[in-house]
Amino acid sequence: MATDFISTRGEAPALGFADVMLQGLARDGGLYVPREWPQFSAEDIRSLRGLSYEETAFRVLKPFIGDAIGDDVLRQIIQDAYATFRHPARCPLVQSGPSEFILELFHGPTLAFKDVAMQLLARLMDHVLAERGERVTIAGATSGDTGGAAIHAFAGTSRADLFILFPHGKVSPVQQRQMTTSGAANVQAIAIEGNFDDCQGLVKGMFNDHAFRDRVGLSGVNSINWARIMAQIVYYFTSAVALGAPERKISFTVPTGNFGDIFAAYAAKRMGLPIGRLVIATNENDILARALATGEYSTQGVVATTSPSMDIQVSSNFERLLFEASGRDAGEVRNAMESLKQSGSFTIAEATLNAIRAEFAAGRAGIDETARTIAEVLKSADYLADPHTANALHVARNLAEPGELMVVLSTAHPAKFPDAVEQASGITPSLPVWLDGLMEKEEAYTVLPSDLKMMEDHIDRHSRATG
Ligand SMILES: Cc1ncc(COP(=O)(O)O)c(C=O)c1O
Ligand SMILES: N[C@@H](CCOP(=O)(O)O)C(=O)O
Repeated sequence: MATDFISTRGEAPALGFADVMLQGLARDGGLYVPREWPQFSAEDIRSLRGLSYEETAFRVLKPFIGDAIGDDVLRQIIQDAYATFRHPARCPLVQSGPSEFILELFHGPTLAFKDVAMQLLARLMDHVLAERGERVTIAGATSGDTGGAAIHAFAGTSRADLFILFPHGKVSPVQQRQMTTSGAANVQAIAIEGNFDDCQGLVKGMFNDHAFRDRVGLSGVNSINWARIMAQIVYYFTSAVALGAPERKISFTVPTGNFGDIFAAYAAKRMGLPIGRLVIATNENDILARALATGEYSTQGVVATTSPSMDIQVSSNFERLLFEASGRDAGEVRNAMESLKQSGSFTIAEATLNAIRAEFAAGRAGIDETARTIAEVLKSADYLADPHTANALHVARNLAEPGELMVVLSTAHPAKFPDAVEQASGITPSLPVWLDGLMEKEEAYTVLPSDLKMMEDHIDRHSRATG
């Protein structure tokens, strides 16, 4: 029997997989998590050895999806999703030190880890919508990568209109072109006069406006959507198994912004994967590192860095962790989120903080340290890392413990951030051939202020659900 899903705020109905995927955010403003964590025994994990990425994905996803999608269809969807990847292993490992490996997650069509979940999510959603004869309006916030991945995955579908909100002038030129040049009639890129947190605030505002939400049939593709997290759990299994799980324990360092990727690692651990430490890497926007150190989750202004996709202060999925670490105390989560809304901060309860510290470590790498690490890894391992990956490598090395086997997630291809990479290494990474001409394509996007009413009016006018 598959699990159903409950909200972190405890005041929305429990839902099955298909509804959770289509809803995105729970109606009480919370995030859905599985009521039960599926369990993988040591024998189950051993049986994943030698399997393809696709077959591992099937086995990891199935307990969440249950009979919402039949096995043959699910297998086909997984095959089709990862056929878009340019590496036969899909998410390969590269050794970068005696006990350090880089997990490359950027072999999908838009060169960032978002493709891993987005290529799957678009197909799962399309299948469920086709069965139900429904369509949705999707609103997504991006600091640069989610947007391009979503646009690639959903462009041209007749069952979804997609509105992607990105911070005006704060994404890399490659990221911007990936969002503004699709030419697809069902896609709109919207540059918001603000930062990523403003974009995400608008998306959550739309979800919490139930009249609007119902009118346009709102759905989400950010990692607030459980299906995104679910798809990201798979590569923790494939990489850990490749390195000797369940016999060996693996630690992971994850360049972190919205906390979705590292929450997927936490989920894998809850499912039985023997994971050692979960290391959160942050840039100057270090709210998570400060929160772990002090117990105060306190927002400050967002600072622009060379790892722009991590320029985030409100890490949505931290709410999921609070829920789990508090013993699933929805009241504690509601109070924390209310305080965050009112004052921009909250204090993590002592027992919850201790539970978080038992599983997670956190560190920060600034712009200079990130640049130095790009140069160092190029020299020591002949490896050209993007700034997000280098940020995590720096933190992993700083916090390394003797005897620990560490996997560092590489979340983007260096060619997405050529200026920062060139400055640090002297090498200008080039885009792969299939993106030839991207930078010359004509752009189309709308600029809007960070204003919920204006955003909703815009979507009302342009969504095929209401327009
Ligand atoms: C390249 C890159 N690295 C890291 C992150 C942070 O991941 P998460 O938001 O899941 O914490 C992002 C954005 O999400 C990203 O685009
Ligand atoms: N870094 C992300 C921010 C949104 O993250 P998501 O995983 O919640 O979609 C981006 O590139 O847009």
